[in-house]
Amino acid sequence: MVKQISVIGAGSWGTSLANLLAKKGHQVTLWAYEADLVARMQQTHINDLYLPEIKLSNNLSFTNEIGLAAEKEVVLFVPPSQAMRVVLSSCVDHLSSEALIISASKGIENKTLCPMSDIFDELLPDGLKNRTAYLSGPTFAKEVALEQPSAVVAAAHDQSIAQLAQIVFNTDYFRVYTNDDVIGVELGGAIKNVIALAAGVCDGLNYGYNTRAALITRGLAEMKRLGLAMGAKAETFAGLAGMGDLVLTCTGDLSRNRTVGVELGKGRKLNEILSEMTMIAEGVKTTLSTFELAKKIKVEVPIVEQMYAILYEEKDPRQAVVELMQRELKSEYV
Ligand SMILES: NC(=O)C1=CN([C@@H]2O[C@H](COP(=O)(O)OP(=O)(O)OC[C@H]3O[C@@H](n4cnc5c(N)ncnc54)[C@H](OP(=O)(O)O)[C@@H]3O)[C@@H](O)[C@H]2O)C=CC1
Ligand SMILES: O=C(CO)COP(=O)(O)O
Repeated sequence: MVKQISVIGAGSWGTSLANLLAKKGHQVTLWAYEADLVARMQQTHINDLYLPEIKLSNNLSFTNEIGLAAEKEVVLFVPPSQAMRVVLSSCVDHLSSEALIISASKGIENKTLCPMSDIFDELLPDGLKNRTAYLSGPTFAKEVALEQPSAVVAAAHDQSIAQLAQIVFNTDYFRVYTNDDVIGVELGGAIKNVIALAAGVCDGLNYGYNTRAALITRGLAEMKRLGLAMGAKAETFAGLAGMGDLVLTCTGDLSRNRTVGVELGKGRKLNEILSEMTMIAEGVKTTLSTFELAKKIKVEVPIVEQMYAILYEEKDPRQAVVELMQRELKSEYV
């Protein structure tokens, strides 16, 4: 079943997924924000900014005309989450009423505190609201591009849509499970980036494996607590979009979020760290959204709160760890 697919966003993940789909035989167009990147990709079939190690499939074409890209049977959105509203808005009038819409971005919008699914619900016409699926899980773009065996979930309210996404993306090295817990999958993918920053901070402070394991486990407890309050299912946080992605991002050196955390732990300033990066570390802005969301719905998230203070109030990371360790004693499951 060959599909006409466009991928909106030529960062490392959009490029890697576009390449996977093209190698699978689909007719794929990759939209990039920058016109000169499109020109270079057309010439070299290499995304020199975001996935330079990978020669892209000859089946892949490139454009920076977003309207044309949005007219396909399957439209996959992978911009940074803070740009999703603007990017989706410029596509809405061009989407076919029969399209399958997929989001693979991980984040919570600042100010509105919307997960990506709320933005899609708000902006899509009624007929398309139930034709959206959310792809998430433990997947570094480069490893997928190198065909390392990986597994993800495709979450949708309508399971026939999740199954359609499963069929479109699944390959012998990229295993796709369906899932019906959209909000759980979304929050797992977004908040694990905040915990990955914190895991990096602990590594930057030269704490050891005990600290990392404690941080991951208690971070998962915060993700789950917030998720349950938002209507998510508990089991989602034990799955690929929860624990799976959390473990990957808190331990893998390829994580941009973890890397930012390491540098903060070493005592460097956030602005200086971000100014040296071409890629996005979604957790920085998602920390702000998660902090505000938790306050709004009155959920206790001590690691998120300390990460917020490190990022936005220049709190000393070592002091943040001290305060986490000295919190009032309690039962593990309260
Ligand atoms: N990389 C990964 O391993 C994974 C990433 N994700 C998620 O995918 C999403 C995209 O991240 P990723 O591919 O890594 O991005 P990268 O950090 O690799 O690249 C940044 C991307 O953002 C684009 N961009 C920057 N500003 C804007 C804007 N204002 N409007 C539209 N596009 C903009 C850039 O386009 P241009 O160059 O044309 O300016 C570029 O495509 C994130 O939510 C991330 O969490 C999920 C799973 C894995
Ligand atoms: O989401 C990711 C892996 O699943 C990518 O993580 P980073 O954005 O931290 O690199």
